[in-house]
Amino acid sequence: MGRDRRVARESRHPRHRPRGRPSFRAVRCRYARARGGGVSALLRLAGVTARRGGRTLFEGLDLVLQAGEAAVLTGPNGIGKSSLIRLAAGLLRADAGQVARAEAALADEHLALDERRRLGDALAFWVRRGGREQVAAGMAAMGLDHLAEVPVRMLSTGQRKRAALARVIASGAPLWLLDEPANGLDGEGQERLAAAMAAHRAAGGAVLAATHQPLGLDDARQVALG
Ligand SMILES: Nc1ncnc2c1ncn2[C@@H]1O[C@H](COP(=O)(O)OP(=O)(O)OP(=O)(O)O)[C@@H](O)[C@H]1O
Repeated sequence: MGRDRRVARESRHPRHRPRGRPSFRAVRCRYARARGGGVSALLRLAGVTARRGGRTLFEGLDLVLQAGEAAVLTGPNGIGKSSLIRLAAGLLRADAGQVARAEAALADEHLALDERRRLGDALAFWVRRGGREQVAAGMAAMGLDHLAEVPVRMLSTGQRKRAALARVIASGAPLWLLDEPANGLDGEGQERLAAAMAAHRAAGGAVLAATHQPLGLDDARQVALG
């Protein structure tokens, strides 16, 4: 308890900031960069162009997501949906234009959980705020409570997808970037995903999802590539 308080007090001082952790000023600047016209945006793409394999996927693309908003990316295979998601996540550099985002959590084809750990522990690795409570909330949202002690490597395809989504839910990040989030989910899993996205948006979060399937985001902005 005393130690926790000391860490909290020390971490407010820039000289005591743990290595690798951004300063309060840097975080404030990051949020300020994502702001425009006095309205805060969780994602802002301005005039973004992406080229891959010598081909232009999209050019001059603008997209802004404010708190509570969602956008659904659609289009044929290979058109650039995943590339746009990766670009929004900061994993791919835009060839032109600007990208600004709040803290984001990404779920794509990579599970990003340690296969050797139990699911609850593997999820806890990613959760900075709220600890085990957040992990439990993420698992409950995706109906995984009964699997907390099961090693990640033993999960089925659909359970792995649910686990990736539980990681996003537990992360506490305001911006969710979801690439084919319904792939491998059964009907109940899809309903849970829809409910989680609705709750996230109601709490001031935003969602950018690429999909070939309906996600229950009927009021979302539709961004059709191609
Ligand atoms: N690492 C890479 N290097 C070069 N080209 C790539 C790379 N990754 C993807 N591409 C190409 O970029 C294009 C867009 O791929 P992307 O995965 O963004 O499409 P997508 O719309 O998500 O497709 P799908 O619906 O099949 O998931 C494709 O032509 C693909 O071959």
